[in-house]
Amino acid sequence: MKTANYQKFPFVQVEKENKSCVTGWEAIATKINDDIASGKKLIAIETYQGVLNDEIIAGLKDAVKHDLWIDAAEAFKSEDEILKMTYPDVTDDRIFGYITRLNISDYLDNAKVEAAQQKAKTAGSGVVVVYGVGASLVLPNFDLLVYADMARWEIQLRMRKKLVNNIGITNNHEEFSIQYKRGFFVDWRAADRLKKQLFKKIDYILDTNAAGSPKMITGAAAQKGYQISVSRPFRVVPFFDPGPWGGQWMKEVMDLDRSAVNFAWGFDCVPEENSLLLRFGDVDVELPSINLVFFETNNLLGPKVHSRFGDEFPIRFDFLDTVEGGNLSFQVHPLTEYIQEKFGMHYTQDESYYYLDIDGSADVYLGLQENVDPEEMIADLRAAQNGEKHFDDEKYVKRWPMKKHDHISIPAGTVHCSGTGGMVLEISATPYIFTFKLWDWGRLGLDGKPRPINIEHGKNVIQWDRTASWVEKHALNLVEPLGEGDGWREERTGLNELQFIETRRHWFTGKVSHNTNGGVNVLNLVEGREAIVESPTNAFEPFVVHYAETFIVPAAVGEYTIRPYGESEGQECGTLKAYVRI
Ligand SMILES: O=P(O)(O)OC[C@H]1O[C@](O)(CO)[C@@H](O)[C@@H]1O
Repeated sequence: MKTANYQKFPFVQVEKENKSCVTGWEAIATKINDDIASGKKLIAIETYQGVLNDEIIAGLKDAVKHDLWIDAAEAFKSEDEILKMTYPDVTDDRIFGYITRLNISDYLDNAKVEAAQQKAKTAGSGVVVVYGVGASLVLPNFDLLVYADMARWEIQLRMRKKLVNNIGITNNHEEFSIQYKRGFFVDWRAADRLKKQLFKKIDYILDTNAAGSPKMITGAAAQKGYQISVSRPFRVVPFFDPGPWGGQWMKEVMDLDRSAVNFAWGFDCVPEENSLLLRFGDVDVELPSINLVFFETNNLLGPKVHSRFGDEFPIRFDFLDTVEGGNLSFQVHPLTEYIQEKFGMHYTQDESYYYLDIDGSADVYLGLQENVDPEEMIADLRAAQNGEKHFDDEKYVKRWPMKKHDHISIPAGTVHCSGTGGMVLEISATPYIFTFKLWDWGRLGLDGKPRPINIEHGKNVIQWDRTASWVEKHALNLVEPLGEGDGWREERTGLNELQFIETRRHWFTGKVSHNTNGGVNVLNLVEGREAIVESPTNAFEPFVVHYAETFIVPAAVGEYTIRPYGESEGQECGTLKAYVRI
C-alpha cells in the first residue's frame, strides 16, 4: 500500500506573515491591557460552552489589569430553575431532545443581572471585567468584547473526559450522551444565537481549543479569514471516532493511530461540528467551521440554498469503515414530519452510501423482503431486544452485494445498514444523530453497555412498501451517463427523487469544467491519488486534493476546473460531487 497522503489538518492561509495572531496568555493579556490603557474600561469576555474556565481565568485574571472581576455565572438562575426550564427540550430520553427556542438571556435571573450591574457601577471609572457565558448580556455596554469560541468536536472530547459542564449546571459527572444531548438540543443553539448577535461587535476571538496553547486574533482578522475561505475551495478539519462496528481501513489510508481499537466514523464534512483552521504565518487558529455558515451564508451556500435551509449547511460527507469490522446497527431514520414534530428539526436524515472500497466482499442491508408482516417483524425485533431470540434478518431484510464505486440511496423511512467489509463514503443530509436502531446484532457498545434501541420510534416511520423490488428500482445504483468530452465523462449517481441532494460523478484523465451554479458544492476524490482544483480566471490559488479528501467549493466560486495532478497525472481520477437540487 502507498503511503497515506490524506491531509488531516487542512488550513486556509489568511496571512503569509503573522500580523494578527498573538499566542500565549502573557501576550494575550498584554494586548487586552493595551486596549485598557487606551481607555477601554468595560471588558466582556464571552465564552462558548465547553471552554476550560480554570485555564482562561488562571491565564487572564491576574494578568489583565482590572478593578473588578465579575463572574457572569453570578447572574444565572439557580441550577434547579435551569433544569426545569430546559427539561422540555432535554427530556428524559437517552439520545433525543427537542431543538430549543431558548436564548442565553433566558438563563439569566433579571434581579441578579441588576445586582451585577450595580456592582459594576461601584468600580466607578475603574476597569470592570465580566467573564463567562452571558458576560456580554450582563455587561451590555461593554467597550471591549473578547469572544472565546469552541469547536464542537473538541467540546465532545472534553465531555468524554468529564472536564466541562453544560451551561448553567454542574453535570460533568453525567454520561457523555446526556451532556452531548443537552449541548446539541439546547446549549449550542442558545449560544449560537448569541454569537450571531455579537458577531460584528467582537474585538478579539480567543481560541483555547488546544488546552495550554491559547491564541487570539482580532474579530476583523477572523472576518477576513472567513471571506478568504469562501472565495476558494477549502476543507474543514476531519475527526475520527471508534465504534462497536468500526474497521481498520481508515487507519491506513488516513494515517490514524494504529494502536486504536478501530475507527468507525470519519467526519470529513459536517461543518456544524468540524473546525476550520485559519493560518496566520505558521500559526493555526482553530474556529468552529459553522461560523462560515453563519457569517458568510450567501457566499458559502448561495442565496437559493440559504433561503431553503437558513444558516444551516445541508450536506454531510462522512466515512463509515467496517473493513475487518462489523455490521452497523439495523436502522431507520425519521420521516420529515416525524423529525419536525418530535425533535424540532427542519429537515430529516436522508442518506446515501457510496462504496469507496470493498474488502473482498461486502453487503448492504437495504429494504424489506417482499410480503413482510409488519406486526410480526416488530414483535420479533422486540423479542430480540428482550434477549429472547436473535433477530432473523434473512427473513425480513434484503441484502445486496456491493462493489467498489456502487452508490445507494437511503431515503428516510427505508430500513438499512452497511455490512462488514465495506468502506462507505456517506453523502447525506446533515442531521446524523436521528438514527432509530432496530437491532444491534446482540452486541454491546464500546463502553460495555447495550446501545439504545428505538423500535418504538422505528415502527412509526418504517415504510413497509420499501421492499426489494422498490429498492432495485429507486435506490440501487441509480447511475445515468450524462455526457462526455475530451478526457472526461459525467454520470448522475443519485440520489433518489425524494432526497434533495444531487450527486454527479466525473471520471477524468483531462480537465473537467465545473460550475457551482450559485449553490455550494461538496466533492470527494473517490479515485486517484491527487487532483488539482483551479480557477479558469485565476480567482483563487490552485488547490490540491488527495484521495478520499472531501472539499467544499463555496457557491461564490462559480467556475472551477479539476484535473489529475502530481502522482495521478495521466491516470484516470474520479470525483463525486454533491449539491442541493434547486
Ligand atoms: O447506529 P450505528 O450502528 O452506529 O450506525 C452508524 C451511524 O452513522 C450514521 O450513518 C451517521 O453518520 C447514522 O446514520 C448511524 O446511526
